[in-house]
Amino acid sequence: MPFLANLFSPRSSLGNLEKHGPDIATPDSESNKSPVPPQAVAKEEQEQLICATLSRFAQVPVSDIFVLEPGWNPTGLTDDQASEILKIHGPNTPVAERHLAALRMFWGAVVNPFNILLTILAIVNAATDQLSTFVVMMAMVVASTGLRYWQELKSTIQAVNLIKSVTTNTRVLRYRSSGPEEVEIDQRSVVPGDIIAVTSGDVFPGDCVLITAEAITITQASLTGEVMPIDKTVRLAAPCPGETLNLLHNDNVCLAGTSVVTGNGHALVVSTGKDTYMASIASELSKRRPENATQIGIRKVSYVLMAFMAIMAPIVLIIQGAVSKNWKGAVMFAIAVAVGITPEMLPMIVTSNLALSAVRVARKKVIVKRFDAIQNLGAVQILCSDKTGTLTADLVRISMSTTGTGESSQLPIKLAYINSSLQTGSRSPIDHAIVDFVDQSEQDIFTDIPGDGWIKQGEVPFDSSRRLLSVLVSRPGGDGSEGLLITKGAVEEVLDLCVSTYNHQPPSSNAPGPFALSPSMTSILTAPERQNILDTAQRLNEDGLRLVAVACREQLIKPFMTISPSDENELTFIGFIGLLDPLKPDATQAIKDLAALNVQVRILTGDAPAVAAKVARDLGLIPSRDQSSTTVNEKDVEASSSSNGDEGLILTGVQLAALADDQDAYKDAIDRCIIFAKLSPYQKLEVVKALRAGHGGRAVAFLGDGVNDALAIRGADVGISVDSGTEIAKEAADVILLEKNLAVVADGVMEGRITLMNTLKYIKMATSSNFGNIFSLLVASAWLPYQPMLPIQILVQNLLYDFSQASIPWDNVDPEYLVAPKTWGAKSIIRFMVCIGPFSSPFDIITFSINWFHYGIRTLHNPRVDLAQTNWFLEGSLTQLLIIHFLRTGKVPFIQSRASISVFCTTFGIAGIAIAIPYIPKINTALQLTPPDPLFYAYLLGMIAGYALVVHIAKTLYQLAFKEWL
Ligand SMILES: Nc1ncnc2c1ncn2[C@@H]1O[C@H](COP(=O)(O)OP(=O)(O)OP(=O)(O)O)[C@@H](O)[C@H]1O
Ligand SMILES: [Mg+2]
Repeated sequence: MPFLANLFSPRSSLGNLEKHGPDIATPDSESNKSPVPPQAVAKEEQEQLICATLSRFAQVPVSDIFVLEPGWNPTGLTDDQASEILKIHGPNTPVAERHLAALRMFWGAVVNPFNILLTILAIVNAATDQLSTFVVMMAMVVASTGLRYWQELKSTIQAVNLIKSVTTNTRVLRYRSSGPEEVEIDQRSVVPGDIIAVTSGDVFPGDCVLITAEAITITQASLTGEVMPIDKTVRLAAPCPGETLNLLHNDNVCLAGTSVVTGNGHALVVSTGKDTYMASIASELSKRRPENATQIGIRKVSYVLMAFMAIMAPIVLIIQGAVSKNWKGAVMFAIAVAVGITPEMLPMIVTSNLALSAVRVARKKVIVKRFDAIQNLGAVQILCSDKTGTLTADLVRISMSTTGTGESSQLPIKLAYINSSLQTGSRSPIDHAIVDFVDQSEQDIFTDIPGDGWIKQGEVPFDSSRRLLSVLVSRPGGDGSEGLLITKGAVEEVLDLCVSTYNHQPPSSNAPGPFALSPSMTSILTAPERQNILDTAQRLNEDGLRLVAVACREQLIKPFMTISPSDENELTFIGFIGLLDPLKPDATQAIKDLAALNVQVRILTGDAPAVAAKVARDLGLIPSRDQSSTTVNEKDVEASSSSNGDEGLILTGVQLAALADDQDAYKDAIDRCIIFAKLSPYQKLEVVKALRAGHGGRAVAFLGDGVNDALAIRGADVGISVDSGTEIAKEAADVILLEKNLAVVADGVMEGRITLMNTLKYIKMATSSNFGNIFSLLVASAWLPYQPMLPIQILVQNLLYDFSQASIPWDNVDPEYLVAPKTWGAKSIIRFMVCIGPFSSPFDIITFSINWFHYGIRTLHNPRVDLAQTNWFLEGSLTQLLIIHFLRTGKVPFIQSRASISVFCTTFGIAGIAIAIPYIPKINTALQLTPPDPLFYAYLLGMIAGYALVVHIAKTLYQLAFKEWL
């Protein structure tokens, strides 16, 4: 049953959107020269082709690169050149971007068991000259295909367009009339030959060769899953004979999709779009993604249904054949039964449901990059968030500049300004705040030190593991050899590198002299002084100030010197800068909303524990000082976090590392703590993984925007980032918030739950009604000498039911189903099917009995067999349709819980159509249905009422026994 396997494949429903096979490389300027026709290029050859293109530029010294291709040069392409190249190569569409595979979707709608069987039946009818039947059957094929296609396409188009609104920007060098200019463009417009400028957090838009590099490390996690950053440099050496290019391990090649962790530089784009390595492994990449809860759920349910079909179809065939002796008819009948059992609308329902909710959350400015992330969002039990910009307003402002003991001094801010304004790594909000503060300050603070004229001689960019940023500068006006190494960063990290401290008020003079680190101005940093500084920092942190410590050292500058983290030593401590980062006004409410949805919030930050604790306290995540002063003192909290004390709510990176050997204490601490502070990027990922693994598996979301959050975003069930976040974080995320507003996360969670509930609703209804039908069919096959319904009638009934189910994505969900996280549970679905499904059978059997006893239809050749079939057709269709209202809620339908207008209209409308069909000329003859006896409607009403009552009682008992319904 290959097409059934395909239908049920958990990825098939989303496959249309997410997967597009490896696009074969199209010829570019280089591959044009290749005689190999692109279509024939096998995967290996394709990789060779990519290597060949890259090695041409990557295996020559950087000075020779631009000789290779006429028109390419180090000052960048002109706009005209770029648009010409863009015409040839096409837009640089990111591999991860969903393509609207309209044709594939159409194919999926056309080729399904329902259509195939119906077409075969139609052809049989045409061959036996029953033209009207042929026309009706083909009309059904067109209608069912049209419905599925239209529904799926419409919802998908909207959702896919939304995703395109999230852009990844790249800084490229373009040669304009005024000379080379750095412009920021959409990654889709980057072309081979472009020179791009990259810095920490940027994603490479194509396969690139580095042409300048300052301490660049990149991560290839998006390609290989390997999280450790690797160093990249420019190539100076000439090509060696026989040298081969290793795509992933080449020093100067940065592949599309990889991103800069630290450092900065320029790179030449060699291949874009379909010609990149990432595109060549696109299908592998999508396979490599582990199945998420939704996909696993669909797969399990599908297997159960396939097993049912595999068992039921032969049984029905044998019984029907043996009783009727008409084996040809029995085969057709068994196939129709199999088709009837197939929930062929499942892919459509899942896709429409997901796409629809993607569109709905987009109204709240939430973009879902991977559709099924929305269901995972509904399942989230823990939301981890970094602090700045998500919980706080990201309006970092300088609040103070002080000495290590907290006395006001302008020296720290002045030195920090030189550091921030000259550093070329990505500008963090901290650097922005420092530069803006000084630039906008009304008085000139640079009296003892010049504000400009410093020349940067070297830089060690910020990284979240070191938490330091250093620049080496030469003094203005000097001969260039007198240098100063200025380091700023997190307090403990800076202090660890300091050996002395600066005397802000030298005893000999009251007026500030030119800044110098002469021995008279510095003194050895003693242990008590160190402690004093840490205490000051703790005090300021507790007031909610983020701190950046500043230190420096005189350094003799030699020609061509470079600096590295090992030069950050023997520093003189200067002081702190205190930054205020107020809470977002809506953050407290958002946390409350999430708590109401039973989603716990944890803070995972690289910042100091005391600042994070202040934020958490203000948000109500941990008890406030007054509440806790008798029991929970901040320091106790911290101290106790590694012990088993109940109040241990904060864990630092160092403590986390120390717990690594004791698995029980580790798990306990992860479970208990609300704040995880001073974490490295890897530790953020580690905490997310540990939280996911806890309690037999929990769904965890991570919300962050920085380079240091990307790993955790990728490692979470749902990675969330913000549009203004770094490109690397956005690239890793499944969900992008267009506005930095935490409240929308709660909306997204709600929407995810609605989506999941509606999908579950469909599955439970479809499976239970099919399960009931199977019983009835078995009874009918064993008892009745004629087919209880013709294959074509089964198919029409099935089609009508499908039409009515198509409105389920739009249905209302009772609020009580939305208060707690919910996941797919195959067990719960099967239990529902087995317990509730069989209740339809007694009413089917009553119908058979009415036909047998009341109408006396007891033989195959009875001229009123069509009446018997019509009666069951009507009873089956109407009960199935109306019972939707009973199954969609655990409460009393129509009174306590109402379906949405669309579900209401479709179910009753289609019930009307079912009643009308036996009266419509031509159609009734084609389907061999006949107008029923008016008295049968009385029976029908009684049966519907009885069925409703039985289902209601069963529902009440079921809920008592299992404490759940949907
Ligand atoms: N540009 C910078 N220069 C110097 N120090 C910095 C810089 N950015 C951050 N720091 C220091 O590193 C510490 C950790 O900051 P970082 O931004 O890496 O953590 P984070 O996890 O992103 O924090 P948050 O949760 O607040 O977003 C800061 O408190 C600060 O002391
Ligand atoms: Mg951050």
